[in-house]
Amino acid sequence: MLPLSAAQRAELLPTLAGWAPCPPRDAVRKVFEFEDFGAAWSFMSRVALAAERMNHHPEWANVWNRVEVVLTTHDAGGLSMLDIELARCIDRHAAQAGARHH
Ligand SMILES: C[C@H](O)[C@H](O)[C@H]1CNC2=NC(N)=NC(=O)C2=N1
Repeated sequence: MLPLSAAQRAELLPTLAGWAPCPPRDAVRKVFEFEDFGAAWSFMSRVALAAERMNHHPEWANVWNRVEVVLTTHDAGGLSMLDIELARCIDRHAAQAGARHH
């Protein structure tokens, strides 16, 4: 998997609402808040299945109703197209689960 080019970054990163750079890593980060732990865990279960199908996995942490997600591609040494696709997929699941983001 190739890292994103400068042109791809300029075009694609601004389309990912709420996803912020995560220096010093070449990664993006977003924090989601749900109604309660059950809603957060349900979201994580759905994203886990999608991530497995993509063979591309989030780095994430859960505390009660809060899920912090970091996306990067180890194989590429930074952001790749897979991170863009996974971020879009995560945003769809978060919207369905009624998440708010920070
Ligand atoms: C061996 C395995 O296919 C690879 O390690 C895959 C799995 N999931 C992955 N997920 C992420 N986020 N980055 C990777 O580089 C990656 N690589």
